[in-house]
Amino acid sequence: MSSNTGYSDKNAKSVKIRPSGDKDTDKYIQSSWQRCRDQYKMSPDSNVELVSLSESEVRQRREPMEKLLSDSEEVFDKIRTVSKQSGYAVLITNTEGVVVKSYADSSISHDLEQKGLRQGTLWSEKIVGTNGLGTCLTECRPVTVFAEEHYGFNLHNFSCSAAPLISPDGTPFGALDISTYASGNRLYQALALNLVCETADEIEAIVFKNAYANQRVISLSFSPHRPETNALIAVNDSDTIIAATTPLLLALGCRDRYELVGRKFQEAFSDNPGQLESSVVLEMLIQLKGKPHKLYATLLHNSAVERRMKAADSAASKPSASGVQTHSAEAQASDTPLFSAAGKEPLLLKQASRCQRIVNKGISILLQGETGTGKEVWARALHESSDRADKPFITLNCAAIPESLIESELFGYGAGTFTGGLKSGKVGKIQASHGGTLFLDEIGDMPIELQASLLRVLAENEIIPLGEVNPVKVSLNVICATHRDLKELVSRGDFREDLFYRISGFQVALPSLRERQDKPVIIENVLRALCRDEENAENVQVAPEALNVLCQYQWPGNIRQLKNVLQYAMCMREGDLIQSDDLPDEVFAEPAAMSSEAGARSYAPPSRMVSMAGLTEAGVEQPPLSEKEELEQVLEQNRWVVTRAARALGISRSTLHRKIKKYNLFIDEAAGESDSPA
Ligand SMILES: Nc1ncnc2c1ncn2[C@@H]1O[C@H](COP(=O)(O)OP(=O)(O)OP(=O)(O)O)[C@@H](O)[C@H]1O
Repeated sequence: MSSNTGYSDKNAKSVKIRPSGDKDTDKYIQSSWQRCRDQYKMSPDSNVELVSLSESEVRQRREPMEKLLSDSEEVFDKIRTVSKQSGYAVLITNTEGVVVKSYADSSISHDLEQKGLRQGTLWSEKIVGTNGLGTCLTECRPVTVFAEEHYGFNLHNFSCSAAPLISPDGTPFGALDISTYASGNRLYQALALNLVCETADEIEAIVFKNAYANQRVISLSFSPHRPETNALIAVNDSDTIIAATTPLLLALGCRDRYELVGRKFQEAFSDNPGQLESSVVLEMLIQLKGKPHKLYATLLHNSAVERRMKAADSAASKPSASGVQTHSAEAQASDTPLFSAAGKEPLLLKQASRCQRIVNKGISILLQGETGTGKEVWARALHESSDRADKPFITLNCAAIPESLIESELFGYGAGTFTGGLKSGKVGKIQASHGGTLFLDEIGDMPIELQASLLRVLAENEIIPLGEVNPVKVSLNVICATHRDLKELVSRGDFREDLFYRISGFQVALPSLRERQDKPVIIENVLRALCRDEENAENVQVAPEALNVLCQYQWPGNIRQLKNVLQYAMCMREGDLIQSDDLPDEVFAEPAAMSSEAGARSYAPPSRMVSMAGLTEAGVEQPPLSEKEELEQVLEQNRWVVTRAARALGISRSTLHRKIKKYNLFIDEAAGESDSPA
C-alpha cells in the first residue's frame, strides 16, 4: 500500500471520535473514519472541498427521480414545515450523493445553503469523508453525523441526519437528509433521525403503492385501531407475496426480504383462514420470537385492481352480444404485448404507454440496452401493437454478419449481379419488410459507408437493389437497437449524426436485469414460458431461498442468461420446486463491486439499524492492492479527474502525474485537467 497518504500511522491512531454514548453509533462512525483513512486516503482534521455540479448535470440526475419527487410532495411538505420551525435544511440525493433537490425555508437553512447544503453539491463519502448523506448511502442505514464526527474539519459545525430511500425491491434509490448547525448534545439528534426515518418510510410506501398499483397491496399492523401503516406487502393474483416494505420486514424481524417474498400469503401468515376483502380488517395470529402476536391485515383500496377484477368477473360470467368476452380498458392494456414486455417495471410501464401512443405516428424508435435486456422482444411488441401487426417483422443483426454482406442483405441484388450469388437474385430485408417492420439490431455496427444509403431509404422510401437501375418503392417501419452509445460514436465520427437523429425520434432505454425492480415478476414470466414448453411442468415454482439467490445475482447476460439458468434448473430439479441446489454455480458469485455510492444492492431490509456493511463495497474483504492497482482504483473512483484523485490519495497533482507516467496509465487529458464531475 502506498505510503504517500499525507499522514502517518501515528496520525491514524489519533483518529478521534467524540463519544456518543451509543455503541452502535460509534461503530458506524468508526467504520466510516476507517474507510476515509484506509480506502479513500483522506487526511483527518483537514478541510474537505465540496464539489458542485452544473445545473444540467443535476437535472440529468434528478430526471429519473422526478416522478417520485412529485408523488411524495405532501410528505416533503410535512418535513419542510417541521424543518422550517427548527432551522433545518432538507436535502434529497441520488445514490451517488448528488443533491437533486433541497429545501431551505428558514433563515438558518438559507445560511446553510450558502455553506454548501444545497442542490447540486456532492456528498459522496469517498469525496467528502464521513458525513450524513454519504455515510448513510455507504452503510445503507440511517445515520446521524454530529459535529466532530464529520471527517472534514470544515464540516465540524454541522449536524446531519439521513436515511436511505428504498425502492420496492429493497434497493436504495437515494437518501433524505435534514441538517442544521451542531449545538448541544448529540443525543438530541435522535428526534431528527426519527423524523427522517419516518419520512423515508412514508416515501417508500408511496413508491411501493405506485409500483404495485395493479396488484393487491395489503397493510399490516399490530393495532386494529391503526390498520393503515407503511408496513406493506404486494400480493399477485396467485396469492404470492411479490414485495414487502422495509418497515414491515423490520417489524417482523426478517433479516431477509425473501423470508416473505415468494411465499403464499396464507402460508406466510399461517393458520389464517380468513379472506381479505376491501374494508375488512383481518385478524391474524403470527409467531414472533417464539411468542404469538396479533397482526391486522387490511386490503388497501385499489381502484385499478378492483376494475380489473370486476372486468374479469363479468368477462367470465357474461359473453357479449357478439359472443366475444369483454374486458375493461385496464385489463386490455395490461394484456398488450408492450405491457407484457414491460413486466412490472415502473419505468418500462411508462415507456409502454408512450410507445403505444406513438407506434403508428411514423416516429422512429431507438431501443438501447445491454445485451439480453429484451430489445428484440420490445421491437416485436412494438410491431404487434402497430397497424402493421399482420405484415412481416424482419430482423437484421448488423453485428452478426460480415460487413461486406450487410449491403446485399439489406438491399438485395438483381439476377446475375454476383458470382456465387443466387441466379435469380435476392430480395433484400428492406423489400421483404415492405408493409411491415424492419428491426435493425446493433445499428452501431452498421458500416459508415452504408449509413448514407440507409438514410436515403428512410427519407425517400425507395431502394435500388444492387445491380439494378430501377428504384422500388417501399413502406416500412424501421426500429433500431444498440447496446452502444451512439452519441459517442457520432462524436468519434463513426456514426452519421443525421442518421442518428433520423432513427432516434423516440428512445427507449431497457434497464439491465440487475437494475429492474420487478425481478421476481420477470423470473416468474420466464419460468412460466419454459414450463409451457415442457410436459407436466405447469406447477413448477422457485423456492424462496432460490428466488433470493436469483434476485441478488448481478446478471451480466440479463434476461437471456436468466432463461439459460432457469432452463438448467428445470433439468436439475426434483419435483415441482426449484431449490438453490438446482441452480448453476455462476449465480452464487459474489455481488460485483458497485459503481454507485450505495454499494452492492441489497435485498435484505436495508435500514433502521440493520447494517448492510457485509454487503457493501466497503465491507467486502479486499486483498491488498499494488500501488499501480491502487492508483487505477482511485483514478477510476474519481473518474480520472487528476485533481480530485490526487486529493483522495493525499498527494500533490504533480506527484500523481509522475506516478501516472511511471505506470503508463492512460489518462484523458481533457478530463484530467478539469475538476467538474463527468
Ligand atoms: N420481458 C421479458 N419476459 C420474458 N423473457 C424475455 C423478456 N425480455 C426478453 N426475454 C427473453 O430474453 C432473451 C433475450 O431477449 P432479446 O433477444 O430480446 O434481447 P436483446 O436485448 O435483443 O439481446 P441482444 O442485444 O443480444 O440482441 C430472449 O430469449 C427473450 O425471449
